[in-house]
Amino acid sequence: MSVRIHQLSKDIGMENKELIALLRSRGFEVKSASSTIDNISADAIREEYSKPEEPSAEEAASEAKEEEKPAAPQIPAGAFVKSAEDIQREREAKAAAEKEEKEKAAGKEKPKEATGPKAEEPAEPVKKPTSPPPAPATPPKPPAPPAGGPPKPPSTPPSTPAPPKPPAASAPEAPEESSGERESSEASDEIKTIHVKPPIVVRDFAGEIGLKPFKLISELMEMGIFASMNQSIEEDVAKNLAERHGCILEVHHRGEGSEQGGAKPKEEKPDEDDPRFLEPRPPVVCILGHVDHGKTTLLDTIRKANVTAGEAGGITQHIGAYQIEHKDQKISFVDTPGHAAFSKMRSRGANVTDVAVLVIAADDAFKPQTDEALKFAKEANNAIVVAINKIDSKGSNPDRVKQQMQEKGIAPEEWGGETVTVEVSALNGTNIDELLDMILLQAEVLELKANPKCPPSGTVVESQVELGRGATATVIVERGTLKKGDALLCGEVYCRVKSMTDADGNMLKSVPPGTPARVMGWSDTPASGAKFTSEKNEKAAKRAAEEAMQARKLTDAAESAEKSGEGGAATVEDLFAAIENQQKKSLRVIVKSDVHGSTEALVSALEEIESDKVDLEVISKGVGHVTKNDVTLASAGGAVIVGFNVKLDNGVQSLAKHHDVRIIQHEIIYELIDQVEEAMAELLDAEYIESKSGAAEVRQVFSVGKGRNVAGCMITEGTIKRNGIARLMRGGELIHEGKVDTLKRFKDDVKEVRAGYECGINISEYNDYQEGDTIECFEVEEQRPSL
Ligand SMILES: Nc1nc2c(ncn2[C@@H]2O[C@H](COP(=O)(O)OP(=O)(O)OP(=O)(O)O)[C@@H](O)[C@H]2O)c(=O)[nH]1
Repeated sequence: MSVRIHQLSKDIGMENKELIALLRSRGFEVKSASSTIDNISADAIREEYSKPEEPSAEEAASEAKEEEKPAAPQIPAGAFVKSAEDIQREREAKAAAEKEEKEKAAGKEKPKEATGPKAEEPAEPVKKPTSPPPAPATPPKPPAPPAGGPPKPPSTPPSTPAPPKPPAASAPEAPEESSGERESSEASDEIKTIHVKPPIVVRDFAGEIGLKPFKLISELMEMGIFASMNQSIEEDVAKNLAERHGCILEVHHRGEGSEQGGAKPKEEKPDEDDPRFLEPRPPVVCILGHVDHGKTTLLDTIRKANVTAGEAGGITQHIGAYQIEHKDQKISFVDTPGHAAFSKMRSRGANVTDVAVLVIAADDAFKPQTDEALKFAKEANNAIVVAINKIDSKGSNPDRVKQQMQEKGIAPEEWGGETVTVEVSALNGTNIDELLDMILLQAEVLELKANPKCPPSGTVVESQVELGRGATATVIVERGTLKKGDALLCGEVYCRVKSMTDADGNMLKSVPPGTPARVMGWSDTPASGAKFTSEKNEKAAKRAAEEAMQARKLTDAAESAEKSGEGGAATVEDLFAAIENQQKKSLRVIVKSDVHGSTEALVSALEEIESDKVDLEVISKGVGHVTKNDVTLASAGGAVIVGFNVKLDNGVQSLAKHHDVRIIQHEIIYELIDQVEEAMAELLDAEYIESKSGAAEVRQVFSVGKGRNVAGCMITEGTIKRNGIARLMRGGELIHEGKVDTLKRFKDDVKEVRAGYECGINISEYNDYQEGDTIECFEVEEQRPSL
């Protein structure tokens, strides 16, 4: 999303010319008032230059009686010319000031603040030193200058006019001293003491000192510290920041008794994991193993055995997780879409699973992916149950598997080891009950419990966009009970739970801990493996998601600025500018090919595709046919499948169609790369080239009733076309941009008028034509972008 310059200049009451000069000085490539900048930068500018609500002349005067306001809104010095609005405001303020002078003369003395903030100070400086609070119990240190040295122009110079100090330093209740900056005087009435326990996490700390996280991140950057929302900061840094914002920070270390005034807000909250609140929950189980060893068959067999009679034959859909009942006890299964997603989940710290079933085919024994799966399971601290599968097959040799288990340090119980091992046939359903018994046994040993009454939180297993349902996500609730209407936050995505279903499509009213559900109502697809938490309501969740996005963009920008090795701390301006670069698109791909060597060759060929505009990210690579799992993974990760010399498994085509997953296949590597390049280029927004088609001069203004005017024009150049883009220029300045709404020759509507002819023109959303105005007309041509 982007914002046109003329719209932004309207929003902040700055002339187009001034705004263009300002943006150019900050490195934006803006050509004219119809150029655009991205939304985030626009918001930053709005925030920086937003004016206080304009009071009317009377309001200004009467307000001035009550309190002294800054004399005028800040007008940036230097490059900027005063706008008509500014001049008007100055007049009003002057009138107010004169009135106040009279009052002063009448004996009502008021301490006077320096005439507004310094000229170059931004409307809302990132690190505005607050007035020192009057005589606090432990007086805070004066605001420290940023460690990383002051950034470029808009930083607050240390010479900022001193805030008004009460004449008698120890008189906190000094009467009538409320003049000067109202906010700071309010803040100084009540010094906020913040109590935190380490780690001091940026996001939480920002909330405590009343800042938006991205603002806090900006301040940290100015201090030369790069921290993301979820990272923690050092105590002394936090103290310094707290002081700057008029707060006293008290850090309570673990084990320290908090005496009176201790960490009130946090400590009063009941500990949600207090054993008194915990209740048993079902185990969450994942099934891992080498390709074709029978994971899917096992999951299907378990699930089918549990489909109740009424549902038998119904459509069972893949939702990434489901729950069964075995001997009156519930077991939840997570069907992780391939190992790549599983490792991603782990790398995000999402150890949702309690028990890992390691499937090893009796006729194939340990394979590389079996080892990898074992490593995952161990790292995830899962209890391991080995299912030796395919015992019905001809080449079945369970003892060989057990031998290998012993060699790898997971000797089976019957061989004197500790690893629970069950010989099964997923295909025939042999010993499946025993396997489930063993899973329950492991769960019992683990004593799995959770608090079902606290606000719900959990992990996203997978997500997708479904026709007619929007973004949906399969989640596992870990704590609390998820209900319809709950507001959830998951990174940069939020959700107001519209509805929840189980894997068989049955509506669920509530989802307790250890239970999967497919949740509808997400603003976008949350990432698999991401944690979700609860928020007070949808609004709060939305705001938090937006802040997370802002903060992430800032840290991304900071990181790329650091990477580019410019040295020195980046300024906030540089970062906001760099955010634009962050808008770089990315094509995510899953690579499949016939043999290992060709996979590697293809991956490196793909990685060599050069583009400044689009990145290519290989999220998974493998050998063999394109499987349904690949499609699921591609759908969850928003990726394209690139297959070299491979076929599609049965059902893959239709599943891919259903999930809107693109599969690019070819037997010739260069053809394949060409197609990938095309897919990358398709991600780019179309480029539009503007060309002037004609110009007209306004000779007369006609009223056409109901207060509407039409410009009577002479076409001086080229052709003016109906529906073309029109710019109304006055004295060389752009006054309005719109569409040629009406184009008339005498009384007839016409499509175009050529040079030398007269016509009537109306531009959309404009009415105040003046004789001598020029109307320029443009045509826009769409161009296919190149990489
Ligand atoms: N004989 C026999 N064949 C089995 C058994 N379990 C699975 N298979 C077969 O083994 C093949 C692979 O099974 P899948 O369940 O797709 O294996 P997977 O581990 O999920 O494979 P990927 O999804 O590719 O990782 C299929 O042809 C199954 O029919 C079994 O117990 N006995």
